[in-house]
Amino acid sequence: MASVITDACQYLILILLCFCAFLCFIHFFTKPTHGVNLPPSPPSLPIIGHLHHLLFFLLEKPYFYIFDILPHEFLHMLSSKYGTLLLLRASFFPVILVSSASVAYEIFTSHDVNVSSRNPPTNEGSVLFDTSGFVTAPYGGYFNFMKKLIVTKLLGPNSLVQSRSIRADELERLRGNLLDKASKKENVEISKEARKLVGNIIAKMTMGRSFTGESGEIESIQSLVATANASKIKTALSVLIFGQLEKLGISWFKKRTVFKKFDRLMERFLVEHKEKPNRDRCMDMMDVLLAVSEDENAEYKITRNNIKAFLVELFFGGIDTSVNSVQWTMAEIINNPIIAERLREEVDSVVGKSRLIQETDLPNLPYLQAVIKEALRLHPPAPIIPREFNQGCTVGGFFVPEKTTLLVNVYAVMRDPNVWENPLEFKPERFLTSSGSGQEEERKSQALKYLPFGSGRRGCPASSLAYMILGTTIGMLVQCFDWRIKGEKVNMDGCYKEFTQTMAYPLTFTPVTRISTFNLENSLNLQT
Ligand code: HEM
Repeated sequence: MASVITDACQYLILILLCFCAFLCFIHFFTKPTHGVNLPPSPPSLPIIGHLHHLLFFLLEKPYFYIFDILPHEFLHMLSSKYGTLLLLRASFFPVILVSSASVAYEIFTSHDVNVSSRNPPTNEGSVLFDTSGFVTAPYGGYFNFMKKLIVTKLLGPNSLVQSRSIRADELERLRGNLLDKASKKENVEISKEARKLVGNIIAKMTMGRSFTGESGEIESIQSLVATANASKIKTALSVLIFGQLEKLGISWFKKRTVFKKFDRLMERFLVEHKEKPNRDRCMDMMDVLLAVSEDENAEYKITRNNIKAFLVELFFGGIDTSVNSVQWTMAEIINNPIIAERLREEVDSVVGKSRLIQETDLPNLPYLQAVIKEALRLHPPAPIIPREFNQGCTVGGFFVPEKTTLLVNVYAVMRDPNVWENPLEFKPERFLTSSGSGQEEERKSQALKYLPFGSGRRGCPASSLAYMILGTTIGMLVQCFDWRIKGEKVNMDGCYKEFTQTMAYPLTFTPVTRISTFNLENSLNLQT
């Protein structure tokens, strides 16, 4: 209790200091904006501007319980009332909030390079990884080099084919677990099971290690990720306030203990990887990155810290997003029996009952893909995408000053009634593209308003991997099990946790075995 009070006092003093610094900064350094056609702003408070609207991201629980509304829903409401391109002010620092498909389209097509950096919270880059991180790396040298490496090697098509057996093994392990639960009529909290699946997949693809291995070392990455996420209040405050102080030259950040723990753990993995290379398996990402870091002729010299930060960022970026998507998709399927029936018919007719679904089936399962896309549209795990305008530019006829933070509310964009018919309905059919000459046009127009993975140069580099994991996991759950829930319907209330949108009441069901073993007999039955 005492430490909570001390923490609160520290923040209060710092916030007061910030305001003084802001006032000086504004007075002496900012360019006047009189006569410039800035985007509209909702009413604001003196000095703090719209900070209260933005800070409530940090107070997820009180806001959720008191006002029964989530941060992205609140910002959506704000934009419905005042406009889909809004200028907010975190105290004196400008933030552009985008909530419509047309403005998002303009930004990601005409200004993509200009918004391809993320406004790192400190002069030294990310709070956790300083300038070594990839996610907060500014557009340019290191980012461009790594992006090319990701697209061509680390998460490129060949690498995804080579790592197929890793994901197939993990899917089989999950199926085995669920069969066991089904035989004991035990409840399953699907997010917990999915977390093991995704964690293991990423750990094996990145470092050739199992997430839930005997040593439990990889598990400690997850617990560190959780600890780092738990310090999100400090992180977000840092972005909004203290980072700005840093930019004024007032240093506040010290290297976090959690950073040092990550560093020690990853350093050990690197040393072990180098000392005991496993010649039997194909190269994992750590092998590739170590080789690149030792290549004298590489276009960019990546450091050991770059490698450590990048690998940990994959855990950060990949686990919660994928786990929440599995959970939301299953919840929608369970609540929509007609859709569940159609999905099962498709899986049964394409995959049959003689073998488990696999990644190569996915192109032949358009309805399964449509169901997953529709769940991501209505429940994007990352509802707000943060970027920064590097230079001043014009958007929607309004002037946006340089170094303005950009928040794209993809939750609002994907419910924009101007581009989505009946946007609140769960209707996978909207993603079933008709065959014929208009198909390419339709695909393009959809890509512009469908942003669960963001867009442009800075869009999620792992969307293909994510679709593979989601496709086979949901496909397996549909193919092999029925699901018994308590009550008639799954409660679809959401909550905002650790910067991702998740279910307020985790989806729990009792799996009922539909197919326990795959054999020829089943396949013959199917054919007759
Ligand atoms: C359903 C699953 C996923 C969703 C919905 C998702 C969504 C996103 C979004 C919205 C962004 C920001 C994009 C932008 O700024 O335009 C992002 C970035 C990123 N994601 Fe994902 N993601 C998923 C899975 C993954 C996985 C499995 C990994 C890695 C194993 C991953 C790694 C990353 C990385 C490294 C970035 C930063 C990219 C950059 O800054 O250039 N994501 N993701």
